[in-house]
Amino acid sequence: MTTEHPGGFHPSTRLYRFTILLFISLLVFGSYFAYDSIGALETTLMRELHLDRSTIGNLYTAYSVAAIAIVFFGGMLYDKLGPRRASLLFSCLIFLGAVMVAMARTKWMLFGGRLIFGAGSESLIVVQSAIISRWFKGKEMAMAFGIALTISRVGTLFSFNTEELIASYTHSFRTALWAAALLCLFSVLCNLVFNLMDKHGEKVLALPKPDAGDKIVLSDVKKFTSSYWFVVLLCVTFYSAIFPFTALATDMFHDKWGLPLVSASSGSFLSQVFFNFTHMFTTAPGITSIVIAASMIFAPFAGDLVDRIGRRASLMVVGSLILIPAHLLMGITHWNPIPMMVMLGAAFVLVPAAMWPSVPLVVDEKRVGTAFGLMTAIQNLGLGLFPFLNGKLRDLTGTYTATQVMFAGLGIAGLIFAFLLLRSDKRLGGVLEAGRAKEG
Ligand SMILES: C[C@H](NC(=O)[C@@H](N)CCCCN)C(=O)O
Repeated sequence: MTTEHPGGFHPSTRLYRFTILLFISLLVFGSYFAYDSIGALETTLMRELHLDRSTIGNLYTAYSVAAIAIVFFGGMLYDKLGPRRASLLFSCLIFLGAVMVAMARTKWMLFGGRLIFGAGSESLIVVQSAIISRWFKGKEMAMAFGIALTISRVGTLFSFNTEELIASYTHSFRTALWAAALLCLFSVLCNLVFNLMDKHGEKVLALPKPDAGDKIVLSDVKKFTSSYWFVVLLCVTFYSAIFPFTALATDMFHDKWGLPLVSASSGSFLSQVFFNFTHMFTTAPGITSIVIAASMIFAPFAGDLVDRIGRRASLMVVGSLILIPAHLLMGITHWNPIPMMVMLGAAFVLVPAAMWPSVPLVVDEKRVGTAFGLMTAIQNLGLGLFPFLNGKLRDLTGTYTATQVMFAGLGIAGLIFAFLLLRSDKRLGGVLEAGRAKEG
């Protein structure tokens, strides 16, 4: 890359880099919104489409099944097509999947839509990481990842706080699903802007082409250390205790605590959206979104903290520990769930901020692509299995107690992996515990 810094909107300036980061982040905005539209609309979908909770859980499972299969090909496609065309292809798949879900008249079309949506979405998340490192390697990398995560999670936050409202305002759950599809189209348009800016940047700056480090190479797997595998195991258990939980949490808060799906307000649609946001601590989907809101606000700061103090494995121990009482207390008591959701939010800030940037530290640079792709594929085993178990257990037992004990159990497993990681890291030189100074 050139080192001179001409003024104006030149690709070598921070202004250009952070503008393109905005569009790179918006690539997955629609898919984050649509991913959780099923959970946000759970109660309404069950009523209108005569679905049980297992089916709702299975719609998340379908997303992950496709993701596990496609993430491996996604890396190859990225290599063959390059970042621009690959990301555009995955964005179009996401849009197509979301449209199928919105139009679905049968359960099978719903599942078909979620499969296509999942195939595009997880591949795009992996490609998005590669694009960020292409633009930010050796620059504001951790901060760029934090900002991208925050912008993506705005999609989730909006999903939980507007989908039920759209459904009740328009008297149609389908309008809410179409809104999700429209936001996926918005992400396709952002992708076009990214494409233009990236093409221009590549020409002017001679940006690095995708290399072997950006895709999955199966023979690399044997070379990973125990630290990498403990990070992966923690990733599966940790995320399985968060996303599959939020998938059905709205129904839990509605069912167990009797919380409304939208706050009672009148006026224009926008004023109702505003009212819903300002009263999110009183609605079932709003309380579900506390986890996301907390993580969204604090992710960039947490990333910066981790960069400065290190202590990644220790922070993962603390984050995993917090999960256990938070889930257990919601399962076995009728106490106000807000403090427990704030605890989950704290864990959801600490663990991802420490976990994702740990990967490049525990694997060789040329294996980072394999490491991230494999971790995403294995993570989706948990993201596929646990929504199904969550729905099934709730349908079988009639309460969410057993499922909450299951999530606390995942917290315990995560805690064990985090301790094993701490031990393994000590043995391998303490790279994860080191702050900026030691990493050099
Ligand atoms: C960065 C991380 N993303 C993931 O874990 C994805 N594989 C799954 C995202 C599911 C859609 N909300 C995250 O969001 O913390």
